[in-house]
Amino acid sequence: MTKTCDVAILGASGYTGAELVRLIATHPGMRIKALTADRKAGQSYAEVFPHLRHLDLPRLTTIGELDTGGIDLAFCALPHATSQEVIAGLPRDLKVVDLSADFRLKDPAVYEKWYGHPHLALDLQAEAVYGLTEFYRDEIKGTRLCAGTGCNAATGLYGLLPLLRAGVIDPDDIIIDLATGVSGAGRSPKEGSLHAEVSEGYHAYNVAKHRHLAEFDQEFSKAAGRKVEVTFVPHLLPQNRGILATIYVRGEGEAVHKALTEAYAGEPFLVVLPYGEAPATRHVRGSNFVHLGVIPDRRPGRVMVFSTLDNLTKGSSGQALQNANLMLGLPETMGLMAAPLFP
Ligand SMILES: NC(=O)C1=CN([C@@H]2O[C@H](COP(=O)(O)OP(=O)(O)OC[C@H]3O[C@@H](n4cnc5c(N)ncnc54)[C@H](OP(=O)(O)O)[C@@H]3O)[C@@H](O)[C@H]2O)C=CC1
Ligand SMILES: CC(=O)N[C@@H](CCC(=O)OP(=O)(O)O)C(=O)O
Repeated sequence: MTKTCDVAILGASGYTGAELVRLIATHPGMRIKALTADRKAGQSYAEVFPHLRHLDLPRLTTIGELDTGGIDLAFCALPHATSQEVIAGLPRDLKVVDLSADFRLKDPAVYEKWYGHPHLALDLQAEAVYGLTEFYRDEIKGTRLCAGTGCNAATGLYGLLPLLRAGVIDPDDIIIDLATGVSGAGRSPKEGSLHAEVSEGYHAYNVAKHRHLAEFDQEFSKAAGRKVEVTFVPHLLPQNRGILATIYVRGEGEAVHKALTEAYAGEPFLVVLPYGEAPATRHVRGSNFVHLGVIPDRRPGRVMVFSTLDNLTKGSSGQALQNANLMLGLPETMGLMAAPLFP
């Protein structure tokens, strides 16, 4: 019989928090015991997310009111900087899956450079395991604190890590051109997320200075065994969910396709399309799947690699649940095998 683990979701009134609630609602091994919010504390969950009104859920409280007694694991879906303060105040024996950027970067100086302030919980930062499940599975099983990846970062990493490990591409000539849906910016009001700022348009943002460059530097350099720096241009796509990265590399198409296929053989959520096919965000929407494609350029020696995932599932909450399953000794895919929502 499956054991039942009690979980809390901190930041449950945000987009990733709601996605965690949606996924855990049908998870056979987890029960939601506490939900927290900031501005929305005190409200019922149905008031904040009417699409989940059929569920019997605890009312949203402040983090100060949270009782961690009996909780097996806490998901922290809070803004970065807030997250490290909150996690530092939680009991040290409580398992935590953090979705923010606070515990992803191993070098405190790199964190300070990209986030503009010193890290406030260096001991926790040192103990955290990077949450790209397929590459850190064994460490995640044994950790108390798992750091969820950036959603853009995960999309690029899935496309490139096996290629750098296998040595089938030139590490000095990588361009990641990526488009992301607006829910990646969260539910908290921001001018840049307004309908009039996003719809009927398409624009690049944070060009050559996006924070996920730090995650790319860390993970690509580790995979290649030497310093790797990539060009990364994110764009805002006028749709709610989904990220698609088109990655330009130098290599031989069939060798690149073989390296991806071999690396992800047996992986439940990573799907490598037949050689010559490109994936689409609409084919992974609402699911924990990643679709990857490889197409050779007409100019010999150049290849395009495509990677797509849903930022709210495999890019954050689905990944968090997959990692929580591992940390709690539950089957890794539990609660995550639902098919994508199409059309
Ligand atoms: N959206 C995405 O696709 C992804 C997000 N992430 C990361 O996950 C985390 C959550 O993201 P997302 O759900 O999009 O964000 P949202 O802005 O949608 O939600 C933020 C949540 O944090 C709460 N909160 C904000 N400030 C405080 C505070 N000072 N004290 C306590 N609670 C607070 C909010 O409460 P209230 O609503 O009541 O104000 C809300 O519940 C972020 O770190 C984000 O960078 C990572 C990968 C992908
Ligand atoms: C559309 C949009 O704004 N997306 C966010 C990515 C969300 C994410 O992964 O954020 P964290 O690294 O903060 O956790 C961005 O590009 O900054």
